[in-house]
Amino acid sequence: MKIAILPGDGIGPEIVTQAVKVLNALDEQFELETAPVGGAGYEASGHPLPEATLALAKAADAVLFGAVGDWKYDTLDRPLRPEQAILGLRKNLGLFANLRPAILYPELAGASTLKPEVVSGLDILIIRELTGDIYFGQPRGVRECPDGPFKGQREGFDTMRYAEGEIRRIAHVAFQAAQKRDKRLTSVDKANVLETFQFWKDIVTDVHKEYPDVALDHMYVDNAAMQLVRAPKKFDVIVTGNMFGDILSDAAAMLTGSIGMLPSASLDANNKGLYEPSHGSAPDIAGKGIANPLATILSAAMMLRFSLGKTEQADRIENAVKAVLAQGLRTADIYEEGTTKVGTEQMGDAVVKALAK
Ligand SMILES: NC(=O)C1=CN([C@@H]2O[C@H](COP(=O)(O)OP(=O)(O)OC[C@H]3O[C@@H](n4cnc5c(N)ncnc54)[C@H](O)[C@@H]3O)[C@@H](O)[C@H]2O)C=CC1
Ligand SMILES: CC(C)CC(=O)C(=O)O
Ligand SMILES: [Mg+2]
Repeated sequence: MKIAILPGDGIGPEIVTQAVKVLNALDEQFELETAPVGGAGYEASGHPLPEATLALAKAADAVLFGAVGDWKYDTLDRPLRPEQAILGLRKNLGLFANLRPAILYPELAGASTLKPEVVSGLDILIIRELTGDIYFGQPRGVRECPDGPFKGQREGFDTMRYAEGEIRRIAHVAFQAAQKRDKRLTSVDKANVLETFQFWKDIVTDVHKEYPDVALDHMYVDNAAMQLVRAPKKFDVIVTGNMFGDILSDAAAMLTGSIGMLPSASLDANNKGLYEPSHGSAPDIAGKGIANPLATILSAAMMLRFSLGKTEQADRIENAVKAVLAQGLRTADIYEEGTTKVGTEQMGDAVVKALAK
């Protein structure tokens, strides 16, 4: 089985190194091939998603991705910016379904900024549509404002859009995921204001007819943001569009103690996937050896489960993560008094050691 390893920028290489260490400790015959992406791709070949990197990602059975981006590239033309690499991979590989499980490990109840009673026992799944919405809609750009009080000035614009088939396929993924859990699905929209999301709501409601065993409710995104911090355990599965899912999943990350704990799977129609932590390249802490590698290690576990058919190995990794947390080991982002602060590498080593038990 071939796995494309795309570390990227910032903390990407540091955290991916730990996940690779864990994969190598499983005694499986994985063929791992590394390629540059993001700012690293731009430096190596003048493009954030070099052709050879895309070809490797397409040919591999699964992709393990770190993160891309650095402030120093923010003035480049948009097609050359590092973020275009992850957007391009998602689009080119047809990775329309992004699964972001927000689970609070009991040991981290005190690490969340929310009261322990609000978050303890949390286990929710955010399903974010990943290849549509305003992130990909055309046209977009900066033009001369055609009318109104600002006529003649420059204006920035983007296009929010969803085709019926795009909504239907993510709705099916969400209903089927809910069927395997507590059979409750919340579709998050902004139907009170946006045509795109009234359409979204209507299509999700229609798909629901095929899943009578799942309880569906609809919630506006502003309320959903509030409910996520007020009473997050009331959710089971959340399905939403690309932009709302991006924002809500970062908010949900803090329910788990840190964004460094939130893994993700981005899947195509055949469960081929790209696996990455939900966070970015964290340039503010890059190179310091303090980033939390657990979201990336847990993403590798999702890869084994969803794309490589290695459920037992996925369980081993997840149990090893639980074990290191139970041992009291914490990176800085989840550190509390009475626990032991460790760096990125020590955390990776501890997970490898815990695998052996
Ligand atoms: N999929 C991707 O490659 C993504 C890339 N980005 C890019 O990353 C760069 C930084 O973006 P930000 O908005 O700062 O988001 P970010 O997620 O990189 O960082 C936000 C905050 O969380 C902290 N953080 C993130 N991951 C952490 C970890 N594993 N351990 C400990 N702390 C962690 C950072 O230090 C920072 O304070 C930008 O260039 C952005 O475009 C952002 C999100 C996703
Ligand atoms: C480049 C961004 C769309 C990445 C991001 O924020 C995410 O996928 O969560
Ligand atoms: Mg994001």
